[in-house]
Amino acid sequence: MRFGGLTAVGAVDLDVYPGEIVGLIGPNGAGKTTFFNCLTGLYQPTEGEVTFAGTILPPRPRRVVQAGMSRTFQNIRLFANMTALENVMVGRYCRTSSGPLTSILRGPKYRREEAETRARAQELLDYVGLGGYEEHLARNLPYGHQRRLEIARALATEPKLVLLDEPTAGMNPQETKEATDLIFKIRDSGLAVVVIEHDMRFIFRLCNRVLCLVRGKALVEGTPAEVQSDPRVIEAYIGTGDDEEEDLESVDGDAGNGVVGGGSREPGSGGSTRLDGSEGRHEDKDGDR
Ligand SMILES: Nc1ncnc2c1ncn2[C@@H]1O[C@H](COP(=O)(O)OP(=O)(O)OP(=O)(O)O)[C@@H](O)[C@H]1O
Repeated sequence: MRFGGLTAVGAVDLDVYPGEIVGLIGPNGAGKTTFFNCLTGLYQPTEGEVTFAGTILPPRPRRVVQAGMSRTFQNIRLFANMTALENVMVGRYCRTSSGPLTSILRGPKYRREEAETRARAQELLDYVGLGGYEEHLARNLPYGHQRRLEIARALATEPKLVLLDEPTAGMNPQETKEATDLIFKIRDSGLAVVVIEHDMRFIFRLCNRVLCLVRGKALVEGTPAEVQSDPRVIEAYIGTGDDEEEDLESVDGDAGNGVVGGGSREPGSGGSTRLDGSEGRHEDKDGDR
């Protein structure tokens, strides 16, 4: 995927299997979100194609979702003025067959499908721990709940593969723990999961394998332990400098907040690696640039 002279993502091969969580890491601007945007049809790759489960996918989000890939966004994208239940129901409509005419006429088929959609949406809200919030407007939910609601909506599409873009950004430690438990639960249900995160402690605790991207290329892929101790990964994040030893503690997840990097990022700055997951405020780059 090129933007002018910049190759944001080169050839990246990523294998992920049912019941597995793969982490996608890399410094700011490495191409992680662009990779998700290419996979999910928000960007049309300038070269190459996306193959999923043996099928070439057209760059059409609806077709991608129907093929079994769904995602959440770095910047939460809920329907703010719809209830939690309605937000999840929307995710389910890619699996229903009622067309515009049946919807207007509200015949028996429409009513049956609508009741099933509602029941499944309720199940999913319970599944992600939002039972009791179904009638709350999405915009009134606490931040951590909104992130979980996005996951419920992604699950409503009946995916085989779920892509989570910084699912714990902006969360406090308790919310991060709940998110971790939820992602484990999703994995244990047999889905494949790919997670982008800057919080290294979270990623190394969560993932079976980790792929580190740098400048759009796969730098290292391996188990969390292999990636964590790979000098190329450490260098990609922090470079080599006088303060290297101090920074290495962060890569090991032993220091402070257990994340890699130096300096938090202000919206639109797009520059330094974020220091922790508490910022969670990014320029909107989920395909809207
Ligand atoms: N729509 C776009 N137009 C121009 N350049 C873009 C566009 N989207 C991404 N880029 C550029 O592509 C590169 C990869 O960006 P991307 O957002 O994918 O990185 P990232 O690894 O997700 O970063 P972060 O960790 O900050 O979220 C960056 O240099 C970015 O500025």
